[in-house]
Amino acid sequence: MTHVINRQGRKVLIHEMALRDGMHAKREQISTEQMIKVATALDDAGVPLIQVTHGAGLGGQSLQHGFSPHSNEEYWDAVVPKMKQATISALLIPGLGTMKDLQSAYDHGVRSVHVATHCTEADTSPQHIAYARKLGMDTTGFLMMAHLNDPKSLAEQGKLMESYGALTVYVVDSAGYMLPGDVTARIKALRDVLKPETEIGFHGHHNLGMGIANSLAAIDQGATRIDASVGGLGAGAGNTPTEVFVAVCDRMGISTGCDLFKLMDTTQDIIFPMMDHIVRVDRSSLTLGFAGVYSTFLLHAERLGKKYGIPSRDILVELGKKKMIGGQEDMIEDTALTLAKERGLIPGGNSDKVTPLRAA
Ligand SMILES: C[C@H](O)CC(=O)C(=O)O
Ligand SMILES: [Mn+2]
Repeated sequence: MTHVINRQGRKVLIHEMALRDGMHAKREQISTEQMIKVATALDDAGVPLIQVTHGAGLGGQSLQHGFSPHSNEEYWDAVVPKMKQATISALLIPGLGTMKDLQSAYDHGVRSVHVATHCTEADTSPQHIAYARKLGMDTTGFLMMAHLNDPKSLAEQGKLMESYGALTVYVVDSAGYMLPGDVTARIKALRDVLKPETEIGFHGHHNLGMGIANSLAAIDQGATRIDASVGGLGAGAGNTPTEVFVAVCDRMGISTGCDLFKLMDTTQDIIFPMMDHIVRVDRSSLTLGFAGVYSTFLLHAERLGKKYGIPSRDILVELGKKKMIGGQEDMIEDTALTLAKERGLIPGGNSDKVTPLRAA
């Protein structure tokens, strides 16, 4: 007998990622004018939460993660006063972002934060979560690369974040590797152990084309928050596209409070013209999903692939085998260099100025 899931009447809170995860896809190059244009359009479309920061979050400006033309504070000062109903949020990875950064975010009008750790390292987040709560922020624990932890152990990590004060715990499919069954198992495991009042969220990447299906699987297991990105502007093949997700929710009777046609217009008239490359499932982004690689590594692998004459797919496959995670960006170059040496494309040594022996 077929089991029909009734989603009618459910409510889901959409958290917009284009102005944070989308920074990766733009190599951190979004102007304050573009921030204002996108954020005001999303606010007008009824999107309740909009994340605005450097792609790597607070403290992200670095050689490893790239430099944006403006500080987070400049972006918030530009965007926050323009919001009619939306709350502006930020992302903080303990170790990159500090408590001082969090205070500054609050002082500049940010009222919600994703405190993000690798899926086995929740214990790096207690001070940041507690501080965000002390400031009165809507605080989520954000478990990245969640496919690398089994459902039961992931739920234990979520339980830790809850014990530090997180009001919502997120399953984050940073690699866009998960299939709906993987999401179901993880959200269910979390729902089984978290307090009923603790919300659950899902953050997807569309590398296997599963953004919508995975978000629905999460909702079916009790997730009430979904991260999405208008026009799919995000790392890799992008996040769950907001406008597509809202259309699907409208069809299913799931309430998001967002205006579908305004989101379509934002996508077509503002986001698509902003893209430096078409954010979609292609050879490299599909490899991310297939090999389980952190989506943020995409553009680094493409750049280094060109530098060393190695197909970016080969670099990404190696990174997947090594289970590299966020923060290990230096290993992308290391891996490209090793492959280039193995293939006789460069002589031994580790010079930055190597001349390929064979053309790319
Ligand atoms: C810093 C990362 O981009 C966080 C994120 O969005 C993910 O892991 O996915
Ligand atoms: Mn992401």
